[in-house]
Amino acid sequence: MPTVKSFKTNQATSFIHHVKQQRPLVHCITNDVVQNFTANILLAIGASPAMVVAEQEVAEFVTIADSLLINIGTIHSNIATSMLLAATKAQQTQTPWVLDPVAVGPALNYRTEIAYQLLSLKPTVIRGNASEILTLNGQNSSAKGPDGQDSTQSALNAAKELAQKYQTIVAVTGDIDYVTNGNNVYSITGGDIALTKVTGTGCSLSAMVAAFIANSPDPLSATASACFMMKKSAELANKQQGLGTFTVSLLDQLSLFNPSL
Ligand SMILES: Nc1ncnc2c1ncn2[C@@H]1O[C@H](COP(=O)(O)OP(=O)(O)O)[C@@H](O)[C@H]1O
Ligand SMILES: Cc1ncsc1CCOP(=O)(O)O
Ligand SMILES: [Mg+2]
Repeated sequence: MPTVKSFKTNQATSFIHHVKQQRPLVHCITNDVVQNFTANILLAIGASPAMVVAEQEVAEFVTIADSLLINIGTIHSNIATSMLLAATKAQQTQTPWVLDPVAVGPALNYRTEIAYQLLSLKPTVIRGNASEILTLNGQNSSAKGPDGQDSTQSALNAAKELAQKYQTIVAVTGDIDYVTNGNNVYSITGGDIALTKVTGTGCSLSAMVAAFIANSPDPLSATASACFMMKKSAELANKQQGLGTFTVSLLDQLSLFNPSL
């Protein structure tokens, strides 16, 4: 049984600098709710976002991108075709890519089926909340839409099994984030409950993971570093003035983030 190791600030530092130095081009096929927020979060951490979605151009764009994000939040049949084309190309070109399986679970069978098809195309990382990870591992979950209803502790075994089954990295996020490749497990504590009251924080974290794993020799630590940066930035963000200010302040804190402080 792998032990859980707490992921420390000094482990995240080089990965945070790496994103700023490399300015990775992150190809995003994400949902309609979070397009603008995701692009701004990627810019704030020093990455370069590109929302390229047409089925006629996704495969070609994967060949020039440094990484790919696929998020099924507002999936429909046209965009599903684009997602499958992009992920197929990413597998061929060994472009690292992240799957965010938004809201897979009971009563949402179409997206759950597409998520399984995407899984067979070998994502480098799956980032989801506990309910989504339990569902992908074939277990019961309390999911009702995009917000997770289960604790990450209850999904830790599912995360490890999923990582082993698909030879991937799983980041299951919530009160405590766990990041595992099936052998090693990192935990990241902290953050703030306000992160769950603003739409798109999980989706944007998945985009950050895509930026962090671009050209990275250690995608496990890169993924944990992205989770660390989001939690710590939320701790630093202004929560006194309401959720609007918090959202802007989160962007501020991500853009000003200095892991050495
Ligand atoms: N109860 C909580 N306390 C602190 N941080 C949280 C809590 N729940 C989620 N987060 C943080 O919110 C961000 C989004 O995660 P999550 O809510 O799990 O994603 P999703 O939006 O996909 O459900 C992550 O950085 C996670 O660590
Ligand atoms: C509300 C909503 N509905 C479909 S996708 C989406 C955004 C979910 O964003 P997040 O999972 O990051 O909270
Ligand atoms: Mg959420």
